[in-house]
Amino acid sequence: MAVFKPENVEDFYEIGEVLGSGHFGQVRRVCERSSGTSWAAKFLKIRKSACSRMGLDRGSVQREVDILHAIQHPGVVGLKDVFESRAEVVLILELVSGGELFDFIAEKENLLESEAIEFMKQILEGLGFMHSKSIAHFDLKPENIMLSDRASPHPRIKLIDFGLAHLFSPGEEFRSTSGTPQYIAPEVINAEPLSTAADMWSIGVITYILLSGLSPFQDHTDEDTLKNILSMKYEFDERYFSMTSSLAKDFIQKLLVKSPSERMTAEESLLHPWIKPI
Ligand SMILES: Cc1ccc2c(c1)c1c3c(c(C)cc1n2CCCN)C(=O)NC3=O
Repeated sequence: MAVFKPENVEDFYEIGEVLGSGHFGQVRRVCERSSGTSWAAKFLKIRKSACSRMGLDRGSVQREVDILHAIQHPGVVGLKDVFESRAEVVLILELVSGGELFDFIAEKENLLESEAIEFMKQILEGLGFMHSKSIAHFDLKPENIMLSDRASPHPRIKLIDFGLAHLFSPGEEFRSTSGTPQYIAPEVINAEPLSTAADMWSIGVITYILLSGLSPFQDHTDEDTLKNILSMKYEFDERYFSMTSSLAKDFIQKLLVKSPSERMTAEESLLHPWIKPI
């Protein structure tokens, strides 16, 4: 296990406002004292003992750090530094100041299909790079798709939050039932062996929402949402999809495929005519 910097993070960074919080801990804006540069600091509570239920297992934090170090790509948030105290690990991450993609879209009257394609293409390029290194995100959802600078005429996408990500070893069988119900693939619900194909199912769900504002499988309870996923119960309601191209629907249909091996890969989706016009 690599040892992270034992120094006090506050000796190097002035701690700013909370940007978000989750089961893992908090994300805060920080300012690097030596340069004045702003970063995002993810504060992770570490379990004090193996039988403790509070906090994260240190091995899972090590895996997140190893994965972030392995992925150097403009479409993926960068990791700058890691500090460790007795009960906390702090990741110093690239600040993605444009906030969440879906907040950006919510503020627009409506998203042109050409704009959706541009965002999708960037997401798929970052994901394709990760998948080429046998890394799956396993928690793709709108909250984890951020924008570098919303004021730019062409905002850049950044994928964040690799807390559930996994680096596959050759021939390894990996199962997990973690994730967010609306976006998880059937094989996750069935606790079957997983692959990078599970991310592609999530991309299908995200594309459906990007184009319609509706979530294809969401129901009143998580249990019913999961039932809808397993029964492949979704449709393109004409009231929300009347302006959506057939190519866009075909793209979604080739991702929301129950069998992981028959689903489009990230590379194949970048060659789909909706994304790459002939
Ligand atoms: C401007 C802004 C606002 C909220 C942010 C972030 C940035 C942010 C960031 C990160 C994470 C893991 C969570 C973050 N959150 C929490 C919400 C993420 N869906 C991160 O890794 N870099 C960020 O900028």
